[in-house]
Amino acid sequence: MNPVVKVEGLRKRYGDKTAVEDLNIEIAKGEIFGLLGHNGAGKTTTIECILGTKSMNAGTVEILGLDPRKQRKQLFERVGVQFQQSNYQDKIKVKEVCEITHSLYKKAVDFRELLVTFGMAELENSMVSELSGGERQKLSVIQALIPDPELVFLDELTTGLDSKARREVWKYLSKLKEKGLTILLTSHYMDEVKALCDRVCILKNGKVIAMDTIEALTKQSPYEDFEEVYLWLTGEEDE
Ligand SMILES: Nc1ncnc2c1ncn2[C@@H]1O[C@H](COP(=O)(O)OP(=O)(O)OP(=O)(O)O)[C@@H](O)[C@H]1O
Repeated sequence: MNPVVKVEGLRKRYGDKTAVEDLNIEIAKGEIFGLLGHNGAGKTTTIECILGTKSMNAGTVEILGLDPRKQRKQLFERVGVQFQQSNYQDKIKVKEVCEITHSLYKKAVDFRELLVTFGMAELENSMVSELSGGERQKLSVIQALIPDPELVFLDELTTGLDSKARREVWKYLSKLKEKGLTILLTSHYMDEVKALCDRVCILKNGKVIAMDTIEALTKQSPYEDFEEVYLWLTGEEDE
């Protein structure tokens, strides 16, 4: 089967700085793929280049068989995106954000069910400006799922969420994966990565230093805990 995401030879420079170098990724349907790396490793840049919202200096990208730069409209009908720190206008209610997102898509799910699933139902008439950081974060994940996407990009999906909320998000995403949803996520939490990801790609200063299943990466290291495996692979473990 054709990969849902196919990236070949992606390179992105900001002036003299190379943010991503020769990145090759293939993600299969129904796979949860984690893009990992320290702050500034190039994860968000990679997502933005894959989505075509940032231009690349070299490489090709295909998502669901489409060229993100030329077939943007068709692509965004089928893809959900959650970015770090979504900016919302001040005077807007939670349900209005959801209604607007819902109206943008031909095929969209009942956002009230998502609000219930994410424990946000009672906040539907609250102003977004009054939400806590974690509640805003949940709203941005809900927005990414409203289009009933075939593929979803989640950039630091549970940053700011409490333990219970994180587990609820994981459970829900696992359910969607079973129905065939493909997920590309970034995360700094290795327990989350272990709970969700089939495969990961670890970036260091824009270069791939490892790409495999959690199990295979764990086997090749002297550690069992994936947090330690990750630190060992990135050379960030304590001396
Ligand atoms: N618009 C920009 N102009 C110049 N440099 C940039 C720009 N955006 C990102 N960078 C640089 O490119 C590198 C990669 O940044 P990026 O945001 O992709 O990292 P990241 O892995 O997503 O980090 P984090 O985990 O902190 O979100 C960083 O060194 C960053 O400073």
